[in-house]
Amino acid sequence: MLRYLTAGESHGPALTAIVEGLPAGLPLTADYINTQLARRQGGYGRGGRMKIENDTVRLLSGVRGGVTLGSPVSMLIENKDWANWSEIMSPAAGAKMAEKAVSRPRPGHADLAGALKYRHGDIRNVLERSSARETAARVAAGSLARRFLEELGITIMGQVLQIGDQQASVGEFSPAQLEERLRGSRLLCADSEAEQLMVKLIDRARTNGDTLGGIFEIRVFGAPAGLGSYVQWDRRLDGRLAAALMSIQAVKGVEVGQGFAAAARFGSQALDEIFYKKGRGFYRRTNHAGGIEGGVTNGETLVVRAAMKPIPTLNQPLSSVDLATKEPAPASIERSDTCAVPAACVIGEAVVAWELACACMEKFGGDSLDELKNNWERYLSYLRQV
Ligand SMILES: Cc1cc2nc3c(=O)[nH]c(=O)nc-3n(C[C@H](O)[C@H](O)[C@H](O)COP(=O)(O)O)c2cc1C
Ligand SMILES: C=C(O[C@@H]1CC(C(=O)O)=C[C@@H](OP(=O)(O)O)[C@H]1O)C(=O)O
Repeated sequence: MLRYLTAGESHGPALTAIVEGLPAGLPLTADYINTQLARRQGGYGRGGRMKIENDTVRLLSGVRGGVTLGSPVSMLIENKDWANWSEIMSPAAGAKMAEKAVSRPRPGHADLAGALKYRHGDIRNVLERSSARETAARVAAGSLARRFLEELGITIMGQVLQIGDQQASVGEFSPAQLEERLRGSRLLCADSEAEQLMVKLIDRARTNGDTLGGIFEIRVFGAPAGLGSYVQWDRRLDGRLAAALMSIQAVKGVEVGQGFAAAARFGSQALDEIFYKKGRGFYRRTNHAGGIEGGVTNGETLVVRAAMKPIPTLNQPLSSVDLATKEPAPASIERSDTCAVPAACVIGEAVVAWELACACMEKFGGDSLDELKNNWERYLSYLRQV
């Protein structure tokens, strides 16, 4: 079983992740993980924090000589901003803590619900962990999954489809074409004309003390038919992907394939007819299902989309109530992003990679990469023969 946990506060000394269950013998370097961490830090619309951080991982265990050992991989990403927060974030009591307490919950953040649940008077005790800073550790864990999937020829690409109400036009691209189109893009948007309008919209939001959300899409190329299962609710891959994407901070909607649009179509416009060719096996000419039927991959490209709501911290704050005085007060203002959809897209790639890697480990097993690859090859040749 593949599993991971993350720990760390946004302005604490570091974030950590422990990943267990990867096969031994997987080639892995810190540089590989760092490339993904740098992608997560990018995107137009980010706030001042990304100028401070330069996320890099320290591999503390589970990797030796450039390959995984089969033992837990633990990783550490330092928060450079910790230097500015060490007194306020100290594990020991400090005089400044009460003085700097946050007491005006921001609508849309975890502030109020978290303070009520854990009986915190200082909202900092909530926001430090509810912050999407945690996703740096998730992307590190997802990078290991991505590296593992690469060994099987499975690749994952995300792109931004919409910022606010500004849409990009999307085509059917091969992984190489998509990569080429996204290279150099500020917003991970494959459509440069739309990207310029998105940038303008983000500027407008920032000027108005406002924020934006949007939609991103993740595609998985090269996944064979047969990952996930229909036999039990919690083994359905569509459900697992939806949960993983929905768990990203500020994601409020997830679609697989046609998603919500399918509800308005006739069956003949929403389902994918089945064809067969010797040597190629079973295939479809359309992919409305987004590569999953019955919670199981069907061999077509996997397509999932997620909708992100606008960032909750507004520089023109909404109304709130002070936790201590119960008097009306504007919500607190923390340093903040204006729009973080491209970052969420990279995080989306990571969590999708993770779920795919789990499904592959469940189907093909193996304590070493060689053992797993033998099982994988046998299954693929079976698929080619049926
Ligand atoms: C990459 C990323 C960056 C984010 N940056 C901010 C931010 O700077 N300020 C903020 O208030 N919320 C930010 N958010 C959103 C909040 O973390 C999120 O809305 C909050 O945790 C409440 O959770 P919920 O929206 O899922 O209900 C960000 C989310 C992501 C994915
Ligand atoms: C630190 C990250 O994102 C943070 C997510 C976030 C939030 O409330 O979710 C609030 C901001 O934190 P700060 O106030 O420290 O600038 C973002 O910068 C990151 O993505 O690495």
